[in-house]
Amino acid sequence: MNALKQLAETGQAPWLDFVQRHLIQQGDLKTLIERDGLKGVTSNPSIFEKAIAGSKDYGDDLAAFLKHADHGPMAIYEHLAIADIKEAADVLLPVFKETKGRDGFISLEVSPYLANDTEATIAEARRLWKAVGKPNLMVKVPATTAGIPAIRTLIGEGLSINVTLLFAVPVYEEVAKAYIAGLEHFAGQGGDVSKVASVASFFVSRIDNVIDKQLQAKIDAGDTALKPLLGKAAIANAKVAYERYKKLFSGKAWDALAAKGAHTQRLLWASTSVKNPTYPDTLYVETLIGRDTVNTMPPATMDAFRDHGKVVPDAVEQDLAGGRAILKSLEKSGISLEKVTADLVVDGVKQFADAFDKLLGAVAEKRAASVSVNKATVETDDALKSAIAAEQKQWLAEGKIRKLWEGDKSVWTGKDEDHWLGWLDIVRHEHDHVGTLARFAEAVKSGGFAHLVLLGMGGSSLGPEVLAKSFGHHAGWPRFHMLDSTDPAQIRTLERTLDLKKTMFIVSSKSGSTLEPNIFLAYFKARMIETVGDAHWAEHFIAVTDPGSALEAEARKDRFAHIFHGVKSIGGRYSVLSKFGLVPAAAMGIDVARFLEITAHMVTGCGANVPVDQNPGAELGLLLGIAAKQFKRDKVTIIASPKIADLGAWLEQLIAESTGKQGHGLIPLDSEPLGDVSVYGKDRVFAYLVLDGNEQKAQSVHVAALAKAGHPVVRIAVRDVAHIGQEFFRWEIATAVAGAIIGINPFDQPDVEASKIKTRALTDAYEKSGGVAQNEPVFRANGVAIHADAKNAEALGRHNSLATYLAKHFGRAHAGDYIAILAYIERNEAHGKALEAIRTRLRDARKVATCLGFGPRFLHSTGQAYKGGPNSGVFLQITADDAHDLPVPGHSYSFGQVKAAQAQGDLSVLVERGRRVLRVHLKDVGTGLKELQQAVDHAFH
Ligand SMILES: O=P(O)(O)OC[C@H]1O[C@](O)(CO)[C@@H](O)[C@@H]1O
Ligand SMILES: O=C[C@H](O)[C@H](O)COP(=O)(O)O
Repeated sequence: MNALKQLAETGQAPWLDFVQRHLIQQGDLKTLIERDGLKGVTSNPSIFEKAIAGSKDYGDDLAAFLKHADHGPMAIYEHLAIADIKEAADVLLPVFKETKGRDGFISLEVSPYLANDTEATIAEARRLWKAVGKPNLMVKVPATTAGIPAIRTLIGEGLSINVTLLFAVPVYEEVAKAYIAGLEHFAGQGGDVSKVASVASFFVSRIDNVIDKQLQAKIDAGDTALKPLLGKAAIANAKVAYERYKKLFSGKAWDALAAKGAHTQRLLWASTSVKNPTYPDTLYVETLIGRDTVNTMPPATMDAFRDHGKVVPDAVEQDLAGGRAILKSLEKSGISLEKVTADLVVDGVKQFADAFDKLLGAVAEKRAASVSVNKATVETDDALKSAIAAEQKQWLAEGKIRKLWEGDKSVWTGKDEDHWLGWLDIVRHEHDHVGTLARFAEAVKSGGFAHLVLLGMGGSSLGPEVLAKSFGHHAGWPRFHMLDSTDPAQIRTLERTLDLKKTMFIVSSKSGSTLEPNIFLAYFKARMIETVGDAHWAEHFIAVTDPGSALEAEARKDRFAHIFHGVKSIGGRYSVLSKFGLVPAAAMGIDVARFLEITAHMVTGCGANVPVDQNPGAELGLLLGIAAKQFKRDKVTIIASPKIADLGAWLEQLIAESTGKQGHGLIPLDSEPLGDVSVYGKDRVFAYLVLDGNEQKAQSVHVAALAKAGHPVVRIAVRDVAHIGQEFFRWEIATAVAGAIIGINPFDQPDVEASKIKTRALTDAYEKSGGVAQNEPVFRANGVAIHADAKNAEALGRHNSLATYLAKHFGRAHAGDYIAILAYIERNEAHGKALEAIRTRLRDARKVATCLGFGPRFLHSTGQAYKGGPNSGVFLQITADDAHDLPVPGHSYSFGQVKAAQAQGDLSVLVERGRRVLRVHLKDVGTGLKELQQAVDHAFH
């Protein structure tokens, strides 16, 4: 009989400290039971990490599991692990039956992430117990401070528990008492205690591993008398534990339970492979043989013991006095067993958590390879790479992605960020309720509408605009238009393209109190009443707004055709995957269900249990945050394939409004023309979004050159337009993560509010007195007037040409700065081209990043960062006389006056914040822009 098999005669049960699918499926486990008398199996996160990440055993099952539905790495791991546990439980069942429930167990550990959370541990243990559903399962719970009360509760419910990460005798006593208390509770509830089993996994080799190092340091320092203590502490500690076991499970209280059929909670020697290769490989088996114990051995230890182990019955009880003397000598030498064992618990949780991270990371990688997600690749220099790696480590160690998903505001500033995380779950939620949108879409289609006009600002309009431009017009569905400007010409241009009888308006405002959509509504309501009459106008209006808003009340009162609700815990720039994006999407004929399904892959990929280095959103966020914070690369330059180019405008708002505050933040740059590599400073990160089938060679060549020149480049391959939802979510997570690194609250917009207040004061003044005083220009010529506040005027000096003013003004932009052109004029192709030419000229001349925003649109987007972000912007505000103004029904002010007030409010706040800003006012926008262009050319020839 081999040594392993002989253990049975000593009263010790050998268990296997290892699980892997082939071991179960190829019959090896069965052989171990039959040939060697194996009585049980243990697993832990490290074991599953080796099995799943380190073998090919699981590939087919994983693929099959993902075939019908996508799952996150935790669900995949559990699916794979639970299948193994169930199968192993079946193989061990005969042992369980034979030993009347004393042996024949397989253990599955609760997530190490929960080790310091009693309630979560209890819930997880219950869940696993149910999911495995086998009588011979033991759920492993760590003997941490939080774990011990969980153990009591779970035993009290009749679950069989393997207590893990036990190192210290006093803690072991607490555990044994928790077991007894749990049994008493269970018996008190009428439970059959004979069905409850438990082992206390007392770790051995890890103790020697630490103590030997401390001893060796002292020996090296000259205390050679300590030499005989090497390799002795763990066994001595275990012997004392065994002595306690015998005492704890005897006496009246225990006898009463035993009379009801209760089993003692056996000590299970764990961590029994030698970590010091100079020790005999069977050391922690031979010395710890004892009645009523278990020894769980990894395969190599088991093979060694089978091969050459010596069976010494009751070895664990031999020379107990010697063991105590060893522990005493250790204390005397200044080594604290109490401290070592306490540290080992913390380290043990960390080791298992690290293994779990690795395991989930490996599973996430395998998952990503088999689902349809946009892939991203990053090129950076080594310094940035290693700074990102260091930050990743920290995020991993602190479980920050899990914390983010749990809504832990300490990830950010601890203010109220937890109130703004509704976007994390919105895709699943909307997908579950997609039927409402499908019915709505049918109603729109059958209504025969030719035009769909969205009235809204910032987050309420930029997302729908991306969807409309990227997906294109769907035949048979209304054509999408968007109004986010108070410029009278812009409103007229839009109105001219509409056939109001066949137009549906979506008034979109979360707050329902934003000035622009309200006055757009007033205007088109009046037009619609003129067109279809008082009784029918509201049939042409839909409202998307947060519950309880003033807009909702108005829409109800007026009986709008549809009213959809947003989610209060989702801010505007994070709202595209809620009704704010989906209602317009459905109305323009996009297959919303499919869009959400595709997007959900990214949500899953960025999930709570996807470690940061496999998590596409977190990875991007770390890059953006670290590049800005540590390397001053805070300009995020967005380059995108033409068909998805509009993503840039949405990204601008997300990034700028979220991060640009308190003097920090990222400055996004959308649609900046490509330039020679030499014009880019070291303050940039480039994000290149390439749509499959729409790749532009010039863009790719350009980006390759930028990467070659050492700029950080993120390339994101968007598989098709339906995959842009994935980018919405990736960037939302990335922005939240970058915000955490930068150290701001990514969910507020304090500086936008500031200019709104100033604007309101001005529009109120218009209402009251019909106008507001204008400052005198510092210069005027050829229909162009320059306005500057005192401080900027003084900084620029007095000059006699527009070109010199511009040269002086933009001459203030240096490396690391950016130039932003803020144009309160109609956003159309001609104006866009003129401004683009000016922007490019300035970029090339000053070699700084450039932005272009049309007002008031950008106020609800990048405006936050311009006013609240780093003071590195040099601004040119452009205003113009309106050739034809438009009245706002119900108000004494006009659209032109609102726009002027918005420009003035914006300017005042920029000035107040000490920004370098100049305003040029054009008498006629067309000729004025030409004049401006010439002046810039002249200034920087
Ligand atoms: O949807 P609302 O409430 O009209 O707001 C529109 C936009 O205005 C802002 O609140 C700030 O200007 C944005 O964050 C938002 O997207
Ligand atoms: O239950 C088993 C334990 O998790 C295992 O024995 C730990 O062993 P190690 O210290 O070799 O990792």
